[in-house]
Amino acid sequence: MKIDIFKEMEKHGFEQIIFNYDKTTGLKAIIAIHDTTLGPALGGCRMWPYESEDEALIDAMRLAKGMTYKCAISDNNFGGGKTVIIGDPKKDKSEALFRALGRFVQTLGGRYYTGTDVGTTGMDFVYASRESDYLVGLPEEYGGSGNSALPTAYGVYRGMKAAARVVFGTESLKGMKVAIQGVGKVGQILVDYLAEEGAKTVISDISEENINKVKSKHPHVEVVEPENIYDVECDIFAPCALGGILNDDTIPRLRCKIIAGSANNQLLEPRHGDMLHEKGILYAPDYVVNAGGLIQVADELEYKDNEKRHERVMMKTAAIYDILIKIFTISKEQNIPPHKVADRLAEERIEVIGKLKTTYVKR
Ligand SMILES: NC(=O)c1ccc[n+]([C@@H]2O[C@H](COP(=O)([O-])OP(=O)(O)OC[C@H]3O[C@@H](n4cnc5c(N)ncnc54)[C@H](O)[C@@H]3O)[C@@H](O)[C@H]2O)c1
Repeated sequence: MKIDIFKEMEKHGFEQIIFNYDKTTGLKAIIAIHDTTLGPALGGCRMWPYESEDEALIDAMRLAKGMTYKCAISDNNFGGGKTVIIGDPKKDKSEALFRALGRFVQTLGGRYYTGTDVGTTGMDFVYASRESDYLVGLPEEYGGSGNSALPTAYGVYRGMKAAARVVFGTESLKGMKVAIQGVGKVGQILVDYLAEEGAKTVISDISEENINKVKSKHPHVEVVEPENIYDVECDIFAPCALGGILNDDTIPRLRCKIIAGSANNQLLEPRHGDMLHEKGILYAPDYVVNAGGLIQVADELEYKDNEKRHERVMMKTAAIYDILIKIFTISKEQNIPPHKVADRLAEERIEVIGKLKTTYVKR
C-alpha cells in the first residue's frame, strides 16, 4: 500500500482501522473507527467497486471522521466510524457476505455500530443481524427505525429555513427558487416539502426513472440537464447526490445565495468553504444539515420506546435549525466561514464531554 497508514491515523486522530477478510465469501471490508470520546462509533456501511484498496481506505477514513463531527454537532452520544466493502453492490451481494460482515462487527463487542449507506440496503443488515447485535437502521418490519431519508430530508428543509432567515430575513421559502441536484430517496421528499411551502423547484438527476417519479407527482417542477444545475440562477442550491461537487470548477458558476443539501462531503477540500464565504454564498455545513438520518439511528440505540420514536426524531431534527442559526451567527460575528465554525463547535463538545469522563464513576 502506498498510504502511510499510521501517519494518516495520527494526522487525523484515528483510533483504529480493521481490515476484514473472509475466505469463504471473499468479503473484503475496512472498518475505520475515528473517535469514541462521546460513545461507541456509529456509521453506515458503504459497498462500492473501489478501483484500489487505497481508494477504499481513504473513503472509509474520510467518512468515519465526518461521522465523529456529525454525531458531536447534532447532540448525539456516539463517535465516528464507517465500513466500506470493496465490491459491486449489483453483483457481489449475498446473505453469506453480510453475515460474514456481521461476524466481524460482532468481534468489536459494541465499540462500533453500522447500518446502510450507499450501495447497501436494510435487508443486507437483516442478514448481518443474524450474526451481530450491533446493527442499526433495519427495516421497520424487522424492528429497526426504517427509512432514514425521511428525517434527513426534513433536516435539510429546516436547514434551508435557517439559512433563509439569515440571508433573506424570512424563514418562509414561499416563492423561492431551489435547485436540487439528485432526486433520489432524500431529494424526492425534499421536493414534497418545498412544493407544500410554495417554493419553485428545479431538479436534475442522471436517473430518468427518478426524474419521472418527481414529475408524476409535481408536474410543474422544472428539469435541467445534470451538468447545467450549477448555472441555475436560484436562491438555494441543494446538493443531494454526490460529494466533492463544490470545487474550483463549479463554485465560479454558482448563482445561488445559499447552499443546503444532504450530500456528504460536499466541499472537495476545506478551502472551498472559504471560497464560498468570500463569494458571499451562505454554506450550511453538510454534516450539520444532513444529520436527520443519524439522529434516527442514534435514537434507535438510545431509546427502546419506539412508539414515540418518530416524534422524538423529528423534534431533534427540527433543532438543526437552531444549531445552524448559532453557526451562522458566530460566522458573521467573527467573519469565519460556517464550515470552520461547525468544526470548532463539534471539537469543543468532544473536548468538554471527554474531560467529564476523567471523574471516575462506577456504572
Ligand atoms: N439517505 C439518508 O438518510 C442520507 C443521510 C445523510 C446523507 N445522505 C447523502 O445524501 C445524498 C443522497 O442520498 P439518497 O439516500 O437520496 O441517495 P440516492 O442514491 O437515493 O439518491 C441519489 C440520487 O442522485 C442521483 N445522481 C447521481 N449522480 C448524479 C449527478 N451527477 N447529477 C445529478 N444526480 C445524480 C442518483 O441518480 C440518485 O437519484 C447522498 O450523498 C447520501 O450520502 C443521505
